[in-house]
Amino acid sequence: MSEISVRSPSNSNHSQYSRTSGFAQESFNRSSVHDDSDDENMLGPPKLSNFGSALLQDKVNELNSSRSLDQTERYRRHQNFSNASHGLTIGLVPRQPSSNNTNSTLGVAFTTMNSEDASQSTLFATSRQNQPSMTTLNSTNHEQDSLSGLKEEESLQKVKNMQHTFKEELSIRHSKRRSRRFISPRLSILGPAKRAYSPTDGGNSGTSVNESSMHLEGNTSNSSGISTTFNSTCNDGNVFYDPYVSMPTNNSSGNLTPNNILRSYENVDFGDLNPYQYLKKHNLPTTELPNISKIYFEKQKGENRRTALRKNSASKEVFLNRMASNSSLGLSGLKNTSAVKIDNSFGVRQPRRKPSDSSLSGTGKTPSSPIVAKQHDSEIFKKKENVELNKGYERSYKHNTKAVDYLEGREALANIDINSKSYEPQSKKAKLSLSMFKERQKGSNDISNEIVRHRSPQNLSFNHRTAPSPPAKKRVEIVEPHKNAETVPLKPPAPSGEYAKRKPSIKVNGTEYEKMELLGRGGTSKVYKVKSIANNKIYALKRVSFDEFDDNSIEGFKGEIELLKKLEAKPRVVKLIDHEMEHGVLYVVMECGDHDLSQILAQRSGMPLDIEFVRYHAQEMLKCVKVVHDADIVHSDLKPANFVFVRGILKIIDFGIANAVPDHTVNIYRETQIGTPNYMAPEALVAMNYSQEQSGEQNRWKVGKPSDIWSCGCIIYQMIYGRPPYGGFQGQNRLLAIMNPEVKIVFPDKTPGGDIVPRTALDTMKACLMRNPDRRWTVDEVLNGPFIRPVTVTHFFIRDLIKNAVKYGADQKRVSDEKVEELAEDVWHRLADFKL
Ligand SMILES: Nc1ncnc2c1ncn2[C@@H]1O[C@H](COP(=O)(O)OP(=O)(O)OP(=O)(O)O)[C@@H](O)[C@H]1O
Repeated sequence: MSEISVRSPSNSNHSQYSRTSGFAQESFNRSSVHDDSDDENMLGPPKLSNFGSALLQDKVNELNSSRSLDQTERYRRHQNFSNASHGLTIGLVPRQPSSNNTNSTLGVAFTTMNSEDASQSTLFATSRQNQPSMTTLNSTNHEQDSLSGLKEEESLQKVKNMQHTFKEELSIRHSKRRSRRFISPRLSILGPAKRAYSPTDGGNSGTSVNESSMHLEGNTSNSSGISTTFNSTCNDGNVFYDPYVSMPTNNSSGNLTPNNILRSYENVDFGDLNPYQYLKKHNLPTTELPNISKIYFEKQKGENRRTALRKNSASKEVFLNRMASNSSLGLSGLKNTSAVKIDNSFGVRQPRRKPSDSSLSGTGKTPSSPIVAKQHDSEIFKKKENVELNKGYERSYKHNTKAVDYLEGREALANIDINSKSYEPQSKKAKLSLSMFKERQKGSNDISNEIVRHRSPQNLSFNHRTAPSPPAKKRVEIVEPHKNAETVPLKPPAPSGEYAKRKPSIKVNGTEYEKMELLGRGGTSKVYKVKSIANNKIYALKRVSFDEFDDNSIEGFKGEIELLKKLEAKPRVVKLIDHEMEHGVLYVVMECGDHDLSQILAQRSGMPLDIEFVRYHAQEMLKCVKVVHDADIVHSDLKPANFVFVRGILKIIDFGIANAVPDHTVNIYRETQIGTPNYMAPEALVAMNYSQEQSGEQNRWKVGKPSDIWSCGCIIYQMIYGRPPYGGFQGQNRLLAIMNPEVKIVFPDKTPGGDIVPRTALDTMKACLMRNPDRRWTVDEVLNGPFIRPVTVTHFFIRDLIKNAVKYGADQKRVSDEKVEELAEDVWHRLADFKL
């Protein structure tokens, strides 16, 4: 709005100088007809130019109303004289100087006294103490000044006075400019500030003064005799306004120090007025605006603090109420604080001191005892002055904010009754946190109580809006186990009774089977150990997933079920309990085996040969096969895993690829390659025969009872030598070796471990692993073979045999070889009675 130009006396621009002075003159001339309506229409405080006009207006008013005509004339002459003055000029030059500018413009040229050429000084400012507001001094023409008629001493005194006046004026203008920065934007945009009405404004007088009673009207006069009417606000009365010095003065002291001036305004009630409106309403000069603005913003700051404090107090109360409502969960200790410790800074908790530190009592320091602290604080609180109270609230607010934030932050732990003797944190960190929490909780309760006490009607009355409720927060419930274990268990209810033992179950035809464990997996199935809910018996439940739209699969499973049903009464076949087939899933419930033969063999892997073990398990196996074969069924996939011991009896399972052998046939033919390569008979692997391929038929696989015997021979071989006959071959080579007649199976006399393999065992294996299926022993032959059923002779048998042979030889002169063979055969037959 203005610029400051500094010109040296020698280079001073006279035209500019004159123009500047001319503005001042113009302003001065126009000020007499200044219309107040300009200011009335202003939303904010006057701009710099308006301040200038206001100053001039004040001066004119003053001069018109209370000064003599010659004073005015002298003023004009001073002004005119200043137009021709020289010297260092500090000019507040208007940005757009124009004589037609309707707004009053401050054209001020401050010229200081030049030490060398201090002939003239143009001074334009408000002055005080009977000094003209504008004075031109020219020492060289001192004698010619018709108005002054003053002596030189008086002139010097005047200069001194004016210098003093200028200093104050500059100070006022400075503060005015600062206050304008705050007032202007707010007023122009937001309008007058809205404040909560607080009659006492935080004062400690304890008196609520109504606005109507606060306007004191009076007449006063300053030393110059200027009288004015004013409306002012005070609690004490007797605050006078001296318009000439533009400052209120306290009648009692009369000292016009800045502090006194500001203090005189401290009790001013602005109501809904902003400083400028207040100024206009009470017809105060605009020069008071900085002072009033300063007080206004001080009050606003205090009001904002108190509003924030009230909000905080309200949320604190809500918090305490909430905690009180949780007292059933052990929160009583949070609300009821036995000892209230307050220090002399109104809620600011001092560092803890030892209780024994009694030397602090009565020394103005923080009392250590809570009781002493109460009394101490009460006394101090009564003595506090208004400003100090505001400061105290400010500090209390800050501290209380921290405390409440902390408490709210720890609200999750609120349900832990930390006052309970039984509650003991485990870790050091937890103990430390707990102690800190208790301390802070105690401190915040102190603050809360102090705030409530401060807000009591005896101390202070607030007229404020209801604080909004704090946002609802999630409450985390942590229940002390040993206190509330009966009512609020920490864990979900422990399963009890049958419910506790219940596991996932499967229903087959309405009967519920509870899964216990997984027994094994097959190519397309899983077999579970299950328990019938109905009778608590253990079963094996085989679950097979298949393509329900694949007829072959469906037929295959149906065939398996049929075979199981057919062999249902056979002790060597796993017993079928129930079955259900629907939606691509087949459930087969059967009796449960303990171990399958593969598990048993694996368990004995690497152990020395135990031929009796081999014999026994071979016999068991063959007995199972015999049952199947006797039923004219070819299993086609015999392997150790398909024999399970059920309560000590080896039983055959898995008839998935088994087929009943049609009557009058020896073999069955499959469309696909099936079975386990290690145990598959050559005939099951080799293309049925070349002729059939030639005939254009697809590969078909011939399997029959001898194939099962081959498989049994492989299993016996594995039990003796530790691996199947072609187990030394890997992958496709194994299949090729099996199919290749040139690759002969080796039957060592000893096991890899060096154990002798009985001849009967060797013979039996050879009989089972004949490449030609037609030459293989049947299951009965194997079962009745020397290995499975060896001959056991006694000592008497041998003695009788020897005795009879000697007697026969004594009677015969010559015994032919044929006769010997006949006798041997006879004996051999007799030995049959000695088979195991
Ligand atoms: N009744 C049962 N009792 C105990 N275990 C069983 C029973 N039935 C099957 N098992 C176990 O489950 C495994 C797989 O069973 P099974 O041979 O019937 O499945 P699969 O699908 O026919 O297998 P693959 O198709 O390979 O022949 C067996 O090796 C065995 O260990």
